Amino acid sequence: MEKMSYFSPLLFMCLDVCVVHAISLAQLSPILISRPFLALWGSGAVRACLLISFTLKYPESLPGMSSFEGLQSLGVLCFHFPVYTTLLWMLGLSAMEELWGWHSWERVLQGYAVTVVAWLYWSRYVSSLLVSSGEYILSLYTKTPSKNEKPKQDTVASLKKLMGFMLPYRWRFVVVLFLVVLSSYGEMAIPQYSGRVTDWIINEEAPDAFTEAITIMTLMTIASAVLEFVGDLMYNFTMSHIHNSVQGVVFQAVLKQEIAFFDANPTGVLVSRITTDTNDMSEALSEKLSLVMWYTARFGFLLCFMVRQSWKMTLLTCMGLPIVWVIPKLTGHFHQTIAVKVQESLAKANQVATETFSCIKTVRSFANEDGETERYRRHLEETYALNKKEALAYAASTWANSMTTLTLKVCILYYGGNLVTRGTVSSGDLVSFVLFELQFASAVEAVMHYYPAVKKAIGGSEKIFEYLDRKPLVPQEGTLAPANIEGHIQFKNVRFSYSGKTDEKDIVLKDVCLEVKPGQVTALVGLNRSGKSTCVKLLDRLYQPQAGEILLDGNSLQSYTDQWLHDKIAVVSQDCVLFARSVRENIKYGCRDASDEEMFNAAKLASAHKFILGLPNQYDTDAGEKGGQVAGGQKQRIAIARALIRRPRILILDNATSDLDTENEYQVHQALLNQTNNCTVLLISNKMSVVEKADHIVVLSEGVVKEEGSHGELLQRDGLYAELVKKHNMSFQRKEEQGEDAQ
Ligand SMILES: Nc1ncnc2c1ncn2[C@@H]1O[C@H](COP(=O)(O)OP(=O)(O)OP(=O)(O)O)[C@@H](O)[C@H]1O
Repeated sequence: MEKMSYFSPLLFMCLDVCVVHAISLAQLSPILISRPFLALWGSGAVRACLLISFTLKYPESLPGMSSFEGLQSLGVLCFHFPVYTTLLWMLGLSAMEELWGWHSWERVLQGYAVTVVAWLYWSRYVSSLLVSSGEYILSLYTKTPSKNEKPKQDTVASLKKLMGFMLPYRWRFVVVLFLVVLSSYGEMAIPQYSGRVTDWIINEEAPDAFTEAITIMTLMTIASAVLEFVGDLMYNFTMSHIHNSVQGVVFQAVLKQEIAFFDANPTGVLVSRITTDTNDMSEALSEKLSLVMWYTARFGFLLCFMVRQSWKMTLLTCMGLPIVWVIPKLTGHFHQTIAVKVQESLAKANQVATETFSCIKTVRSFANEDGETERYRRHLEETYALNKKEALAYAASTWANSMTTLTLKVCILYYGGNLVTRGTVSSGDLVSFVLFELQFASAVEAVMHYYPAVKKAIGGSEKIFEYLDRKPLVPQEGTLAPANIEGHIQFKNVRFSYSGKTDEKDIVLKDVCLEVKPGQVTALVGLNRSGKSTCVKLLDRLYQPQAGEILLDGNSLQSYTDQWLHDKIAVVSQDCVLFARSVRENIKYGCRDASDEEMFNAAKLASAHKFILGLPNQYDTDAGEKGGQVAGGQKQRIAIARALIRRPRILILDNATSDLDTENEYQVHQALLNQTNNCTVLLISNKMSVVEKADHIVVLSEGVVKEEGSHGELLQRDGLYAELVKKHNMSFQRKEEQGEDAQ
């Protein structure tokens, strides 16, 4: 079987040649001699049957031949000549030579060349282009893709979404396409009129013809350049607009996601999706898609003009181009393989050097400097040997590149020269054709080069649209927005885990029941990580409980509108963040219509007004990134002012004054509690001196409500709360003593 696989291509050709010659002899038989077309088509059919049977019988010996491309190539080998000859006959051209000479060695070899070119075209270019455009067309009609097709369908889905963004600008795109077509047509002027000028010079026609040709050529070229400029400008403006709207829409979609989504996706990833990914996509679509458009239009016109000059030379060009591309690619591949080996070898040499220098003490204590030098030199020699091969491969690749291009040009010139000699085409046509051919090769190459990048960019946009498609995992916003609010909060058997898992170890709040009475100050205390801030986050509707419910004035928290709820409930937490804007903008955040008077009042309530007036630009001082320009305590007071400017009815202070010293903290707390008389206050603080003033205290431990009551009641109970108070007093005493010692 091994031997079979080596010899099978040869055997395949021998079989084919024998069949061709057997049929050519049969053509001379009395039955076929008067029916040359029958012999021609019959020969094709017999060749096809025999070769297909051979291919199917030994599929492993001729890899690829039993595939679709392989069988298609057999079809080309067996039937291209009968089709060509029949076409000649139908067009009324002489087909005698072809009918009686189809089996000559020259024709058989030509058949193999045509088959190779057809195979290259199909497998490398046509099929990939057809598959991707076919996918899009198919997707317009098929709604449910099969599971296997998923990755490809995603690209198509992204394309559809992109189209959705482009649709409002469709007329602009129509105009751009029109300009592309016109400008590409204008570019045909130089080769076309160069040919005419050549004819004029050879035939010594009237000088008017020369002037006319030069004038038209110049005008068309200028017009083409102007149209290209306008088209490019219009296209790039439109694409920038689309880019901006995509970015805006994605930003908005991300903002709507639930907080758990932000916990799971690092900020860097989100920002990169909105900025870098959209930039990459729009860059590819602006630059590369535009190039694909221009070159495709040029390709179309060049092909038409070339066919008009000489369809035979066009056919020769089309057959030669894949060979011109494939040979340098093969040699280039060889060069790349060696280049990788050179890199690996260099890396090994570097490793020796690194190892030697880092272990220099060991090398020296064994007196092995010469040994290491020898080892390094050996690696360098290996690299040098590879370098020589690389240089050879590079030279061969460059040589192959220029030689194949040169060969194609020589072939075209030789063939074209023959056609000129025979009088089929004029010298001017040959000149035009050569100029067209030069542009044609680069147009096809450019389309092949940029098209995958465009496809990749469209595929890449999938990541961006993923956020657009994502439905936020938050229940629908409620509709209640009552004019009055009592401020009565109830937690009823609230169960919650951040991960959404129901394992006991993941549960942060375990059937929590608690009540915050209207107009009262309720304190929530407990050890670290007992779930206090989690209760606040649930009240702020940042997360939803998995079981149980939270009621506000007897209605589910979920039934209120977002705007109303966040106007009525103000949360100030320890990790409050200021934005990199002025203090004024920070206090009026989300409340832009508030007057300066209201801002001053809020700032006074938060004991912030005085120090703000002392800042360099007072209320217009920039708070810096994350409020970095103002001190921790000041930051918290600005954050409290930001919460109070809305005149909330429920105030939640989650360690809101923890960055203040004890004296300031007490002042701010007192001011807050005195001034926000009718407010319901939920207070979380580690400072028991603040907590003890609360009307009601709830003690949490590991997500469970352990005790509740007033400060006195809880002290009497001598439970967890009493323990917390003792610990707090002891640490306070220790700090005082340390302070005295330091003095
Ligand atoms: N975003 C989050 N994702 C996952 N787990 C979280 C998240 N936030 C808090 N947790 C966990 O939930 C538990 C309760 O945290 P929480 O912040 O509610 O406690 P706390 O009583 O307010 O603690 P502290 O007094 O230290 O602020 C902790 O184990 C914490 O690690």
